[in-house]
Amino acid sequence: MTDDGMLMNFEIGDAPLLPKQKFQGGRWKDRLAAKRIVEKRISKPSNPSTRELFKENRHTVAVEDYIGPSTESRAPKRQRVDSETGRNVDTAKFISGKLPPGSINIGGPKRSVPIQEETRPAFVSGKLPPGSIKIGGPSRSVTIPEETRPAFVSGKLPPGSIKIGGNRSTTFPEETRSAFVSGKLPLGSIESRGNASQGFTNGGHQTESGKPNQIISSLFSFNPSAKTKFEEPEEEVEPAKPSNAPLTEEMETFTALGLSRRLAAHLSTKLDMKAPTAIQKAAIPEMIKDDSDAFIQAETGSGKTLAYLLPIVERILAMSSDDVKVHRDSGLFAIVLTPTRELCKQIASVLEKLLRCAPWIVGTTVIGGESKQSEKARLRKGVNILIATPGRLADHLDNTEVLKVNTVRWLVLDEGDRLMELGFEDEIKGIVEKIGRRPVSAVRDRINGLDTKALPSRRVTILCSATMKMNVQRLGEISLKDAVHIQADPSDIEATRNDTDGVEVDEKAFSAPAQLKQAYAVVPAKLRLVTLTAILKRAFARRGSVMKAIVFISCADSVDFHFSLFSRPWEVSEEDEENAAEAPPLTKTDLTKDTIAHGTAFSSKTNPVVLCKLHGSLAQNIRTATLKAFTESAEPCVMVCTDVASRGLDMPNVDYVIEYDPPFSAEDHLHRVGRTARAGKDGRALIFLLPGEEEEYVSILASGYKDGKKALTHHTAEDLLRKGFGGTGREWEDRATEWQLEVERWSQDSPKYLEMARRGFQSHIRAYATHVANERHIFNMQTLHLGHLAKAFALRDKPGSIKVPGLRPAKMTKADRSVAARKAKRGEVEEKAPEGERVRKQRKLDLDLPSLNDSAAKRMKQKMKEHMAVASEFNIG
Ligand SMILES: Nc1ncnc2c1ncn2[C@@H]1O[C@H](COP(=O)(O)OP(=O)(O)OP(=O)(O)O)[C@@H](O)[C@H]1O
Repeated sequence: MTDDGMLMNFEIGDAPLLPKQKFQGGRWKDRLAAKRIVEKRISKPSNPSTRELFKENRHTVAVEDYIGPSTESRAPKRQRVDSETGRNVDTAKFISGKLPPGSINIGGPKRSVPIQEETRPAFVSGKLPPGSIKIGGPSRSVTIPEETRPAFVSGKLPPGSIKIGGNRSTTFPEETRSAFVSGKLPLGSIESRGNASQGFTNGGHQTESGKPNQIISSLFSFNPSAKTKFEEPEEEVEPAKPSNAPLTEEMETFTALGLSRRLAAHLSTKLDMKAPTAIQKAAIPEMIKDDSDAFIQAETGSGKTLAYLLPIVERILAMSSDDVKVHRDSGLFAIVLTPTRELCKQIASVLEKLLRCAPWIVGTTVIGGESKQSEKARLRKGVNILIATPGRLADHLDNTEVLKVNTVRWLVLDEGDRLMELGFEDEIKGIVEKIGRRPVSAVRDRINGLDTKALPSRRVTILCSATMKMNVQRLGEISLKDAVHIQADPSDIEATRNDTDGVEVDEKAFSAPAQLKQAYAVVPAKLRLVTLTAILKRAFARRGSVMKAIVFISCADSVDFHFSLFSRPWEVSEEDEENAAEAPPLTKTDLTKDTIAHGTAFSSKTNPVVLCKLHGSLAQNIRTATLKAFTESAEPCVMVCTDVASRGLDMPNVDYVIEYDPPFSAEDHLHRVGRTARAGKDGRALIFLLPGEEEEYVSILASGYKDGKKALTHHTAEDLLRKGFGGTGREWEDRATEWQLEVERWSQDSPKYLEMARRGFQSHIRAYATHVANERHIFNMQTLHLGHLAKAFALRDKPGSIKVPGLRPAKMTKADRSVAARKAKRGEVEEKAPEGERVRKQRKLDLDLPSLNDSAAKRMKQKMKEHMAVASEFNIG
């Protein structure tokens, strides 16, 4: 990394510069020697014309050239030597951190300088006024008093100044110091672009006095820029027609697919479903007539749930005759397994609505986190269709005698690939073995007087997902036999899209709904948090433009942090205080008191937005209540969540999905964005990518999109910040900076929030290490700039010094401690206390992911180690 912020340039005007001589190759010692010889020649040029030229340019030479590695005109340094120590006085001060009165550290870990009002235009325009010098990056400058200029040029320091960095020095008024410490600017200074209210930071870094480990880096400096030149769509792309909408009644009806009039009429009158979707059209007849195992695969939001539930209910209904009806004691006929508890409840709710036309058929759930006793009681009463999470079902199969599975004819593995991904393979194997495949003769038996001919002649397994990861193959091996692959007929999709002009329908296996508008934003790490805030501000600025948005975040700790940050108390200005009573009340219950709040960071009292959080570490009843509140909210609402909400959930009116942290695999991306643009509705999705390697992800996005790159929109952080923070000119920069500093102070001022931020940061990095192997070159831990990333967690810590309490060794007992002390006394190496099982479990939960595998953990450790050891922007000086 370059010496961030240590480059200072004089405005050089139009005068010609001396040619720069570069020294490359060979040993560094040789290069240095060669450089010195050239320097000597230049400082005492033998050729008079060169001498003249040098003289001319003496005050206009770029300091970068002047002090940089290929210096042409380095003036002799004044050596101020301490008579006692023999050390250079300024260096000693610099190292000791003891500053003379009236000065302030700059150039080392503690650097700052006040900015005069007249410098502001220079910041904004990038054009420097006469008498100023550029510091840091291309966009930062500071006016140096005329008398300081010779010191810069000659390296001779005026009295009262201190040396910084190399040959650079300046003096600072005393009042700046307090401004620096308090964060409040003295009159006459302006907020620099990098660090509003903290004074200008040389190089974008400064340390708060008295808090030696804190670094306040500037938001808008040293951000890497995108390496790809993204092509913008030349003209407005015509919005694509929906690809997952229901068919029209003229095209198809439920009765034509083989459903009874009772069921079809119920769908039409009570559920407002007049015609099937394309996947329902393909799956229903197949599952009614045929007893093959099947893999149902179709886009998100295309109605897969009903595609398998309808034929099951139809066939169970068909067992009844005029004399005998199926009832809850007739036996368990179908089991549906789902990876998450939320999805389980959702499917149960769809089933419950469906069964209102046949209330004698009973469905129920067994779900991890719920009361086993009440589940047992329901099972005892009898159930025909059971929706379950695998762990809890396996538990009941082992321990609940009343649960009989000999009549089971369907085993549906909804989101089968996710089931495998979450490591449910053993449970599924056990369940499949227990259910067994009934021989045909047994199936032909009559159950409680019912004719079982309507049921499949053997146990059928149905796999269902929008995507098929490699692990589904393994799942197929465990559970499927001669399965058929059921997909929507492309001509049906074409017909729903009503494309008369012969638009080609992509037959690619996995793709996002065609009408979904996808965008990507290349946002440098430091700007991530402010950019997300800007996007949410903008999205909810006009009431009604966005109703519900979901923000996907990689891990539970980070969700907690962002939820707290976005719901800080409203800042009450004088005006607000008057109408504080108008702040709308939130409907919260005991369960949702910590998971629902106002999104104060991106809404106002007059136009409030509700904020919810959801992740796997929350208690099940809290998860359920929060999801219900989000789903049913009539107010604009944002949910920050982990992937626990990415699969299968059908939440009405979600019109915006933001992938703040990129998904762990391309399949996960399709599921996440699939929470919007469902059943033919419109939707928007935006993914955050870091400049650099992550830009490559754009081609993966394009490959999952029907119209390829053409319809993908590219945003820059600047675009989004300008729109979100508003103002005239570059006012958005100041506003964003101010907001960032405010949240940094918020986290610094409270041990609780500081710990939250640190946990979020650390878990985020751990999660980053778990991207699938074939995408790891894109999400590369080695290129992740942890320092910049810390800023997006409102942290001022050096990344290496961030300790996460969750990773601490378990508490030692008194006895442990005395054993350890005895060992230490004997000179034996003290063993680290073992990490508690509880902590480990908690971590697994926190990530909503399986435990980090060895290589992921190794990659993360390596990265942290590097950051603690390698010179980075955090240990300059
Ligand atoms: N025939 C239909 N007519 C109208 N709406 C329908 C029809 N079938 C399903 N829907 C609606 O479509 C939405 C999506 O259905 P569903 O949740 O089954 O999709 P999915 O394909 O399982 O999606 P995912 O892959 O995300 O789980 C639901 O709101 C559902 O009510």
